[in-house]
Amino acid sequence: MDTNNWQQEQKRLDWVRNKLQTRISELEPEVGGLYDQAADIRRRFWEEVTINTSTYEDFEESFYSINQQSAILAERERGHKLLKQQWRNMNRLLPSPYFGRIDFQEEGASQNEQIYIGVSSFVDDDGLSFLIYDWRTPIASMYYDCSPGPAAYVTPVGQIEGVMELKRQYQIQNGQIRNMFDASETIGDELLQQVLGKGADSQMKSIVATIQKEQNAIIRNDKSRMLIVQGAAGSGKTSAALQRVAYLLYKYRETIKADQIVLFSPNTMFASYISTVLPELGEENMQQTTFQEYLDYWLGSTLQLEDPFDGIEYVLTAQEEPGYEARLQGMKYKSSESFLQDLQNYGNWLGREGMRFKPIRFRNRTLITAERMRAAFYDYERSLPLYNRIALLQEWLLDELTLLERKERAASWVEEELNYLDNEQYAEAFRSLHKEKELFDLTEHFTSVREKLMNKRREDEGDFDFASKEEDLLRQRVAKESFKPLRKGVRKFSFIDVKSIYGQLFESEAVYRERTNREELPALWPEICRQTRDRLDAQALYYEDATPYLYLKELIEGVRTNTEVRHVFIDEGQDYSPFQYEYVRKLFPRARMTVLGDFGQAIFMQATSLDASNSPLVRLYGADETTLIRLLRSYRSTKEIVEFTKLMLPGGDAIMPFDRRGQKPLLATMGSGEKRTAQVAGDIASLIAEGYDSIAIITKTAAESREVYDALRMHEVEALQLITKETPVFEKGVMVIPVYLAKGVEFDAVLVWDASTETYGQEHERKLLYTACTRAMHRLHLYTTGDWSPFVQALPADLYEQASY
Ligand SMILES: Nc1ncnc2c1ncn2[C@@H]1O[C@H](COP(=O)(O)OP(=O)(O)OP(=O)(O)O)[C@@H](O)[C@H]1O
Repeated sequence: MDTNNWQQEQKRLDWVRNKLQTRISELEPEVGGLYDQAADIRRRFWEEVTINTSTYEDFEESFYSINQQSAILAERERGHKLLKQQWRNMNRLLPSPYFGRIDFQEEGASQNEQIYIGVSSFVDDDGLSFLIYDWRTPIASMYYDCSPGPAAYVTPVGQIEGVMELKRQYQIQNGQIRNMFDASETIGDELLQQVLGKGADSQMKSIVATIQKEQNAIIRNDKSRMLIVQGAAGSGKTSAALQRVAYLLYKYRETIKADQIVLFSPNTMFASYISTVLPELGEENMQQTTFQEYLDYWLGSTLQLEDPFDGIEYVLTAQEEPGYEARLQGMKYKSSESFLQDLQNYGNWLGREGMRFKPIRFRNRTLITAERMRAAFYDYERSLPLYNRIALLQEWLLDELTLLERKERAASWVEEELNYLDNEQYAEAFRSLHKEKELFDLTEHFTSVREKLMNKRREDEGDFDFASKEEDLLRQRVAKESFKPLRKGVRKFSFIDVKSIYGQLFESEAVYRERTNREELPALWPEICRQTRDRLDAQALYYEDATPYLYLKELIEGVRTNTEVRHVFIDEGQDYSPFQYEYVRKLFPRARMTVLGDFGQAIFMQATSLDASNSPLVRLYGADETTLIRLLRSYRSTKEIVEFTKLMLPGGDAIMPFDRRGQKPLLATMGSGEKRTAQVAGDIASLIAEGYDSIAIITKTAAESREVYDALRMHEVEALQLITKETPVFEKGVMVIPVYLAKGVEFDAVLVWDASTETYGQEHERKLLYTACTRAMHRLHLYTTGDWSPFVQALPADLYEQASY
């Protein structure tokens, strides 16, 4: 780039920064002042507004005055929020106001426009000229989508066509242009090279300056109800998801707030890893949760739930335990659509027979038996869905309890309880009786006036009998208090014995077939039934049972819904079962869904393919409402690492590396376990010396992680961390981590502790090894003390270096 151009750009940059600076200083007192004003009004509001109730007019006046004051206050606060937002945006822009520029000659316009693009818009004092355009504006989309030449963008009023005459990128730091490139392709490689060449961080970074065209299509898609993204490891799925949230919050800022967007993430550590991206972009974070959190909320108080990590640990470590094969078959089947269908059929069966209820018991007596409930339930109109009949039953039970409670008032236990009431309870009864007496007296007075007027006498109704009324009232209260938990229980459906209802489906294979009409079942079904029942008997649920259990529960009780949420994002979408998808769809009936995942990293038994032609995900909203986008370019790792890892997957050769060069992966064969520990410790030290400060030693299981951690500590590896499923935040450094927890995150260097055939020999372990290796950005080492995993052996030898010690 010639110096003249550079100087001109720096001059323009200085000019814009000056404007920013001026506006910031102008706003500063206003931002502070408005805050003071609002605080002041709020203070005076309470001091000055006294409610005058002496006459109706006074009362009315006070009421309007309060309303007026609070309207002023709300207006001021709104104003303050808006100004503060502008002020914050400008401060965010100041060090690096923009990262891109396009010159666009619109068809029919007399001159071209220079469009500078940054993280938010900045308008000149005239209120019309955009000195900086927000990256989310329609016109800025050309920066991501088009190359110089004919270009167009879509606005709410239609497509605008023209010619892009220039596309330029900048790296600006503290007001100085550090780098500048004119790009001919989409977003030129130079800037991306620089960004990707940097070290891994403990927090994910925003990618707005270098969003790629195919990623932009994900970010700006707002047509389909369901957007599915199947993307290779490191292709930017999570990044695209987060910029998409920022885009939606901008485009629909009048209607969608951050808390109406929910993102399901794989674990809490991952949630902390991505938590700074939106604030960096000037937006509030969306709601983040894990599916497990949801299950725990609804089932955790009654049953002990296994989490997905314990589930996968079992799969990886329990091969020798009895029943292992059956459990695996069960995991697969219970995550399938067939099982979903079975439960629906079972629901139909329950509509005719087999419902189980829990009797309502009170003080060691049964008040309402399960048989009565069953009879009442099956007496309701048979064509009604289960949950409607349950609602009727619930009403009936509440009415019954009211009658029973009334009867109970005369019982001797109530009298006994009266003796134990404390003074406060008596005083309370006295107070209400007084109120009642006032009302009584008033009614008396009114009636006698009426009598006089109408010249008619009424029969004497006697005096207000304080003593007997007091006892009545207290009895009433005691009975009511004791019935409260019963009513609460009925409202929470605790009269339905869901555990038995789920359990009885697994009584035997014959019973299962009869109740679900299922013909084909896994070979070891009787054993699966036994395992499921044993678990329930121990008041616990396997992970694969939890969602189906909740599904059945809601088939009976009625579906819970959240109608506030407008967008649901599911990251690592391959790890959810069709069951869980069905569940999320029902839970958020007014939301659109974005699912991002990689079937190449499907390491859990409940995996769902995202893009297979028969994927249940496409059926969720139907093909017409679904858009599927595939990402094949991988950005995270060097070309050498991607060439190595992609061939581990069948069909992986379609994955394209980004052209960033580095060392080939290193395969180190070790003579013994001790040698490996020493070598790994030495390699960590060398990597640190080379400047890498995020290094992961990836193991297959949690147990192995602990062993490796202990062994490496003996070698005094610097600041070594052990990552477990409980680790709440992701921190930079050297860590030992099981592969399933490393999903979604990345490291400068990855050392795969044991890439032997014993550890990654089975077909279902292929994706585990792939997931582990694809976490590396710059360096990848694999170690073994035995034979290499067949997935490594199958790779061409020119893709890696070898060493033996
Ligand atoms: N357009 C881009 N510009 C700059 N960096 C990018 C871009 N796209 C992706 N990256 C970087 O590539 C890395 C991988 O991105 P991300 O974690 O979003 O990928 P992913 O598809 O979710 O990966 P995985 O499935 O392996 O967890 C991140 O460091 C991200 O910052």
